[in-house]
Amino acid sequence: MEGSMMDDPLAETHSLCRSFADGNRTRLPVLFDINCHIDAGNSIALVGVSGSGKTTLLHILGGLDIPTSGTIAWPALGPREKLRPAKIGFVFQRPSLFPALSVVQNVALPLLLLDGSDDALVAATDLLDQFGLLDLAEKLPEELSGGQAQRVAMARALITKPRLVLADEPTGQLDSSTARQFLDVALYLIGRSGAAFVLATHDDAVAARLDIRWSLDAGRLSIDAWAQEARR
Ligand SMILES: Nc1ncnc2c1ncn2[C@@H]1O[C@H](COP(=O)(O)OP(=O)(O)OP(=O)(O)O)[C@@H](O)[C@H]1O
Repeated sequence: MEGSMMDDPLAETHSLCRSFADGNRTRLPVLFDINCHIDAGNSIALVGVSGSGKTTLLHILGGLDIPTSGTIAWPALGPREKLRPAKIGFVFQRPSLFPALSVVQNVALPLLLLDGSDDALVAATDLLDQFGLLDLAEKLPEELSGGQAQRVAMARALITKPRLVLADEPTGQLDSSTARQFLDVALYLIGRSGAAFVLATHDDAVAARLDIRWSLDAGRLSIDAWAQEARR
């Protein structure tokens, strides 16, 4: 790969705003003038109170939603249509597993869709093992607790070895000890692959495990100055 492509940010926004129609022909502004970028290897905690816009920003960073004004681009990853599942892995806040597929089939699916790989089930089994979820492999999603389903969804997001992993409250339904173990594995796997990680969370103990802190306050983003220094 050429040097310039390797140095390009995975994602960057300029003056990005997002508002939603609220039914009375007025628009509800949710994100204001967001200027941020994500480089390879960054680990970013996206924090903010409920309703501050975390999910909305993650969806835009993942190419799942578009800004009302301003821009988002993925200079190192390519066009929006080609981002998932190969380049960006996404862990949704709400349950997103396919109900008719077993856990191991759910985890294997993105790799199967991508290249029809014979090894997809082997790779899925290996990932479940790393997360300590092997005994769930043959279960259906409806048999899982909320926290188990979110950990399975993280395994599924990682199976294509994406260069950017976006996770919306993946520890929201875990007790603190399980959350810590889960993060240990996720950070190890993501770090080993050199991917970048953006994790939305309410939990300060979780946020403290990541290098950079992005705070959303009523739709305005501030980037932690100490973390920016540490990143250089
Ligand atoms: N599709 C939509 N239509 C209208 N309003 C929306 C839509 N999506 C989000 N919003 C509004 O945008 C605001 C931010 O929502 P968002 O889900 O991004 O917040 P959040 O920080 O992720 O919250 P939480 O921590 O509770 O998940 C909220 O006021 C929400 O009601």
